Amino acid sequence: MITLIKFIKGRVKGFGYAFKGAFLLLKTEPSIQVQALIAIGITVAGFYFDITKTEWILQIFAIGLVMSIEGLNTAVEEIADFVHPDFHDKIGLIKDVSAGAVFIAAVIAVIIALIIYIPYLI
Ligand SMILES: Nc1ncnc2c1ncn2[C@@H]1O[C@H](COP(=O)(O)OP(=O)(O)OP(=O)(O)O)[C@@H](O)[C@H]1O
Repeated sequence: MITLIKFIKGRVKGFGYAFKGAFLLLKTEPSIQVQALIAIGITVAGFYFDITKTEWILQIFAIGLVMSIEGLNTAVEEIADFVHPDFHDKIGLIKDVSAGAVFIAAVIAVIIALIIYIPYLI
C-alpha cells in the first residue's frame, strides 16, 4: 500500500514537472508560440468546416506531433548550448539534425492539413 502511494505521489510530481515544462515552452519559445497560434487557427477551421471525427483525430495528432518534436528540439538546443556554449561543427550538426526532425513533422502536418481541407475548399 505504501509503495502504491509512493508510486502515485511520484507520478503526480512528474506530471507537475512536465506541466511546468510545457508552460515554460509556451511562455518562452517563439517557435512553439507560433505553432500554438497555428494550432488555434486550424482548430477554428475544423469547427468552421465541421470536419469529421477521423479528420479531427488526424489534425490533433499532427498538432501534437509538431509541438512535441519542437519541444524536444528546444531541449536538444538547450543541452547543446549548456555542454558546449562555443561554436563547434558537431554542435551545429546536432542542432541541424534536431531542427530537421521538426521540419519532417511540419511537412507531414501540412500534408495532413491539405488532405483534410482541400476537399472542403473545392
Ligand atoms: N554552437 C554552435 N556551433 C555551431 N553551429 C551552431 C551553434 N549554434 C548554432 N549553430 C547553427 O545555427 C543554427 C541555429 O541555431 P540556434 O541555436 O540559433 O537555433 P534556432 O534554429 O535559432 O532555434 P530556435 O529558433 O528553435 O530557438 C543551428 O541549426 C546550427 O546550424
